[in-house]
Amino acid sequence: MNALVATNRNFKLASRLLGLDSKLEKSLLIPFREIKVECTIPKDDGTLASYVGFRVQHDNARGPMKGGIRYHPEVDPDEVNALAQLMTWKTAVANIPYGGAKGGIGCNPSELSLSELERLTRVFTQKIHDLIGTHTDVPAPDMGTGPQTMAWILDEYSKFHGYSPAVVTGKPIDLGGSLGRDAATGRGVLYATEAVLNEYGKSVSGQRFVIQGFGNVGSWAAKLISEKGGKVIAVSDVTGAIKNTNGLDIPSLLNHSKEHKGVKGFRGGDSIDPKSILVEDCDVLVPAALGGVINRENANEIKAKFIIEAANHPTDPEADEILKKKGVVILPDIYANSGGVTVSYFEWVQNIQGFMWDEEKVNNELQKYMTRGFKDVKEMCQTHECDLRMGAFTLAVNRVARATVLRGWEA
Ligand SMILES: NC(=O)C1=CN([C@@H]2O[C@H](COP(=O)(O)OP(=O)(O)OC[C@H]3O[C@@H](n4cnc5c(N)ncnc54)[C@H](O)[C@@H]3O)[C@@H](O)[C@H]2O)C=CC1
Ligand SMILES: O=C(O)CCC(=O)C(=O)O
Repeated sequence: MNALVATNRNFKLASRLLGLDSKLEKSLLIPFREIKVECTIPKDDGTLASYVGFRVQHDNARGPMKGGIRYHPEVDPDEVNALAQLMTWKTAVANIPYGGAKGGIGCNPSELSLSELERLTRVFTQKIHDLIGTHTDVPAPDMGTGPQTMAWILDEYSKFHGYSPAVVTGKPIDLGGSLGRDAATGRGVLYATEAVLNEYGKSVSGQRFVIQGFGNVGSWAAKLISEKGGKVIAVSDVTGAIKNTNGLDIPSLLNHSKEHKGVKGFRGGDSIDPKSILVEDCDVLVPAALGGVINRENANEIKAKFIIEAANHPTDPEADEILKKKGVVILPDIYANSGGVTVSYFEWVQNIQGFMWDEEKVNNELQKYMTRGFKDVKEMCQTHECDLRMGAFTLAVNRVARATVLRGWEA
């Protein structure tokens, strides 16, 4: 199912549970602004290449719009729209003073040199610089981007507006990035997993985990889960998949992946078909790569009892229904992966205050936000007698709806 159709469907289900009127529903759904730009750059060989970039600003009722920028060949306007909307609900679940936005460029970053990536990022920034800003829209990393991408955006933006560290988050520490931001989404996934397992009388220790994606989110989640005694038995990325039923040695896998740019060829496990990763026998499945990977084609085959959505929209609504009938507990993306944007908020606060927190404070605050988020979601589940996804959606939509009405925007 198309990502936007799926996201709109979840929003509408939550809106019905909350009894929102149709005018308010419409004003919450329609994006504030959709930007599409053509980015033409000289390649290293002297030829010209053109890439399409998007930034969708979904909602700013609760504060500046916030969300990552993705570099991936499959970036398309509907998906960016869905991801921007999910950011609005995610920042509301986390109860941080932001709205939602998302951006992306349709390109394959692994096929571009570092200097081509820099030129592309600078051209994209030149085209959108007057529409982003510390108090309007604050980008951050997502798939295929990272601290260096944010450094280029910061530098290019600052040429037009003066030095503005808080215009992006997820920056290198030397340019005002926050300690702990790199690990934050994976750390948030750990705290979220602990919260939901605890609810079922279980703990991370001793559970068997399977993780799809070994980039920023998947690798940090694997490291922190294994440090807590969780047994990570299979991991995949774009290069391949590795399995060891006794538990993979995650520090060695991290070294291998850094050296070989992927998990393929790791000797501490057996190579398996990456397509089978989601249906491997395990207790907890952590999708941490692309959207839409859990769908009606594979939902019936899933053996995990818990799914922790570290990726954005990994499960489509048809799979949701199938998994619900099977009794699988799904911790939804807008809560499970909110650790990243939460520490982005801490970074923005530190930049505005001109005061740097130590890492212990960042991690302690993150844990408080994740624990509070789970409690708030659970309360909505009880009030509306619904699953965790609808608990998170009703919590978020209700908060954004209240801000919208208070600002007099619903008409
Ligand atoms: N970076 C962040 O702070 C946040 C990221 N997310 C979401 O988490 C997910 C992962 O993002 P990052 O780790 O930042 O990206 P990344 O670019 O650092 O890593 C992506 C990983 O997915 C793997 N991958 C790509 N296609 C795959 C496929 N077909 N099968 C298996 N693995 C595949 C890549 O090889 C890589 O290991 C995305 O859905 C993103 O939107 C969500 C919240 C915050
Ligand atoms: O850190 C941020 O501002 C946003 C991260 C992001 O894109 C996401 O949570 O999906």
